Amino acid sequence: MEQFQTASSTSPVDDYMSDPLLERQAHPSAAPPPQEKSHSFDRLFLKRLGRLLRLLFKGTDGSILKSSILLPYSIFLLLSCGVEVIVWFVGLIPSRFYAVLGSLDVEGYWKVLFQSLGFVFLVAVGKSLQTFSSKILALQIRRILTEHIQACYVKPKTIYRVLLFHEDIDNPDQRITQDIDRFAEAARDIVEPLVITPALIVYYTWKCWDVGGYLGPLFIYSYFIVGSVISSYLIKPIVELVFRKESCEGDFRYLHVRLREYAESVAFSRGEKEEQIRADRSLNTLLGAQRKVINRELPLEAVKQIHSYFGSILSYIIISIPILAGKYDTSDPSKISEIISKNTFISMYLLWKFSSIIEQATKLSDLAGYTARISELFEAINVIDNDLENVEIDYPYQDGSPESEPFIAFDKVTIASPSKKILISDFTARFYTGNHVLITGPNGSGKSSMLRVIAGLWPCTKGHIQLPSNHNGQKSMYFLPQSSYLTFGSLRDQITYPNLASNTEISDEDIRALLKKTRLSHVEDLVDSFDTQYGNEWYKMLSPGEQQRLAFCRAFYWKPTFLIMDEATSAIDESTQSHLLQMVHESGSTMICVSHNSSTRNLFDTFVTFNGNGECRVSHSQDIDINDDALDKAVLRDPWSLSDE
Ligand SMILES: Nc1ncnc2c1ncn2[C@@H]1O[C@H](COP(=O)(O)OP(=O)(O)OP(=O)(O)O)[C@@H](O)[C@H]1O
Repeated sequence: MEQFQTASSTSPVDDYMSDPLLERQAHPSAAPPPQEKSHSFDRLFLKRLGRLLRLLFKGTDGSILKSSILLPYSIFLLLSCGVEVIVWFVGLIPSRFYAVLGSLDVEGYWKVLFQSLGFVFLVAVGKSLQTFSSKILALQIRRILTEHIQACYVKPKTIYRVLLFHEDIDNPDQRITQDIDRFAEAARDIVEPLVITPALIVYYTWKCWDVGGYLGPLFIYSYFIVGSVISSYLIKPIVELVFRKESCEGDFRYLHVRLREYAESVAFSRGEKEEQIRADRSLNTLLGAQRKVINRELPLEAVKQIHSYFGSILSYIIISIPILAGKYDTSDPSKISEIISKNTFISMYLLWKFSSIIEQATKLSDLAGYTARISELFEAINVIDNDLENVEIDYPYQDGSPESEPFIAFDKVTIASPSKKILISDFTARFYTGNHVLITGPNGSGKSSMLRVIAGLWPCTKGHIQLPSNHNGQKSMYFLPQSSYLTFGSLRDQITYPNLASNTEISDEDIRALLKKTRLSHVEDLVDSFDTQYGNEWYKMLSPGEQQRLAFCRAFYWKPTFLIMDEATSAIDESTQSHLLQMVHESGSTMICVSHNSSTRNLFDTFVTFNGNGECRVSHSQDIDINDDALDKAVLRDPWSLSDE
């Protein structure tokens, strides 16, 4: 027996999740529910960042050596180190000029001049290459994280469940398309200061001590510690605000996406004014959130600026101490000028390196916000992957013989909506091939929910379900929903969906036959060729009824054992509707059909009727007079009167 939706140990999301702290975040049931979500610069941020970095540096075989980020990262680091070496020589240029000009050394002057031109050229080229390689690195970070998250997110049932069961994960699309990119940019900006700067600080500390004594490093370190304590105090609230701003950004964008999607409905109902008010409201919320970030960044920016400008005076204070103490009394003025210049460069550079760490504070707060948004999505997916259902679903003929008769069986199944409303209680039934089933009942009684459970989209509260498995390449079940999903691609792609046409074989003649069968032959005139690619145009080229008919082409192409339809003919005219159902009947597929339409009832053998109170009954055509007009009332409108007859 195959357990439905078991946790997969090979799931890409497992690469991300394995830490108890993250597990607790991901399984609210395993820990006391947090009062309020925290998105700040804390231990959880470091853990999450660590997970993302591990993902980035994990190669195809799990080793860091096979990681596709290793090469751009190494090139970037090497270039950064090379640039720093050249910067050292560039920084000494003024002091060398002081020395040769002060001692009127003409030969030395020309030598220093040519060397300086060489160093300046090298530093310019090196810095350009460093920026270029850092952009390539950011691109690679985005590619790895996006591919990974797409592998976790765009997989059977996951998108649906994230959207349905994790309302806390606002705008997952924005997290994938935008937040990862911003994370990559922020990471690119801070990787160099955080990785190379410590080594530079050690080197420049030694040089600073050498020139100005121990007081130089002491002053600079104290200065840095005071600056970083103030910065970290100011960063904390910004992380949370960046998170909120991103969330508002997503809501605002989504509002406009919906406007585009429902432009016709809005126009029909003259709802533009109302929509404009909503859009303005959403914009105000977003700008308010953005303003809060800007307000909070002001003191941080002020600290940064004060730190950087005051630092330039500090370098003179540092060198003034040994000079005023008489350490260089015996040196000539040109030597003292050289020492002042050299010390100013060293102290300033050391201070600048420290300041650049403080400057990363703002970027770090952005990084923490983006890390939280990306990680939350990973964690929600992990919950879904580990979400063992209470119901067991069997595929008894997984390896079964062709003689085995496939069926769909419910054994005391109870289904509840996500809001815990019981829709079906203790339902038992068995649908065999050739036994066409019509499911009816009032709106909201649970008809579609039963199909969602068969498709594995919703869990059952209790019970046991048996489903047929695919056999010899034939799909056991194919679902036609009410609103047809038209994929971006060619007409050939539409018909072979969910497979890409390029991975399947379907001739032009087969396509024409399918179009004829579904009374869509005119669609051939709408497209340049069966392989011409179209995007959203499909929804404009075809009316809703034609879209539903195109979905029937798919059903005839796949010839599933069970064709499961959820009001899949609701937009189709009556004559074509009965023609299509008759065709399905003749094609050998067994229909399980949710419908409010009674005109095709003679094509069905079994009637499942919901009463909207969690009760559901099954009757068979041999037990009732199928042509009896009273059946409309009995089966379709008031199914419970049937049992009274
Ligand atoms: N995502 C959801 N969250 C909470 N409740 C839901 C959700 N989807 C459906 N429901 C609830 O489940 C109930 C059954 O919905 P379902 O779609 O199965 O009804 P139905 O019988 O197919 O209705 P209709 O004939 O209108 O299509 C409804 O009351 C609905 O409010």
